[in-house]
Amino acid sequence: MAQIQWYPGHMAKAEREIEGKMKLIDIVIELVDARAPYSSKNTTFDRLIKNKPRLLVMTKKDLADDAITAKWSQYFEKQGYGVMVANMKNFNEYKKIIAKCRLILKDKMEKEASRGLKPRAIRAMVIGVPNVGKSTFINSLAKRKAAVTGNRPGVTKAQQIIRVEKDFELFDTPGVLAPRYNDEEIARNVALIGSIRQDILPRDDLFIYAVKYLNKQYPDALKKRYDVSFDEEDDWVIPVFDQIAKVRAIKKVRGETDYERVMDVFFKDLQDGAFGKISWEMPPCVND
Ligand SMILES: Nc1nc2c(ncn2[C@@H]2O[C@H](COP(=O)(O)OP(=O)(O)OP(=O)(O)O)[C@@H](O)[C@H]2O)c(=O)[nH]1
Repeated sequence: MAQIQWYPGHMAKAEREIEGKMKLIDIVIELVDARAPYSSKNTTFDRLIKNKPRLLVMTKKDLADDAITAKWSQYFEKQGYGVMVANMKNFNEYKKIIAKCRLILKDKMEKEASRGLKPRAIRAMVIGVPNVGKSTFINSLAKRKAAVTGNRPGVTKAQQIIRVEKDFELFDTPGVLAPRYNDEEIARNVALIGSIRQDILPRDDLFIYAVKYLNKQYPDALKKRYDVSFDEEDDWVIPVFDQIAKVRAIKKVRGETDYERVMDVFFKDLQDGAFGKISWEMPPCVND
């Protein structure tokens, strides 16, 4: 695969900032995309947060394959994570997330109380790679609770804290982690879920990969949308382009199928969830 040159300086800076903030927070709420939870997880971050308690939230459950999401939950739970599956667009999702954070920190808070420390709010921070729903989550909380408090020790005015509930506070700016792209399959997955720009990869390669994957894992979805199904052994690429162009009435250019337009339509469909609930990767136990 062509070398992908993409690691903006601000990402490295963001990671340093997150590391600096670790001492101010009790729990990290780490968001990953349920459609590709492994690929959308930044593993270098594990080193940054050390042993900080954390809740792993698999977002966009409404777009992912439920059976596979359930397997991923088990997989991460086995690794010792507190895990939740969420649709960040749901109005009340934040309540469940807060309740789970409280549960994870219950022992710690009780221990503090038994040592005679003054009761205090749990302080959390949301982190994750681009496009996993961090802002959606924070904005939904910020809308409910306008009371933002800044000017606290160690907290700059730019980084403010939202008091969500009496005993729960959240940094109003998420920690943005670098998406992974050093492995071909991971890079494709993060492109397909919109965490890196699709044009970082050769677009036709991504298209071919995605169509082939859907044909294998979700043949009904592909058939329903474009009336397409094929045998991988056959010469299928051009006929599939032509078929999508036909079904979606894409105008020909000088008598030829407009391949770029076909890919535009396909990726737009993908982004809009037009194929139904799709997961792009399975946990290891599912492949066995
Ligand atoms: N269907 C669905 N869409 C979601 C969900 N969470 C977020 N989105 C959508 O995904 C897109 C990205 O959400 P953001 O909240 O901006 O993601 P982010 O992690 O803050 O992204 P960056 O700002 O790029 O770091 C938006 O269009 C959201 O509406 C979810 O659980 N389900």
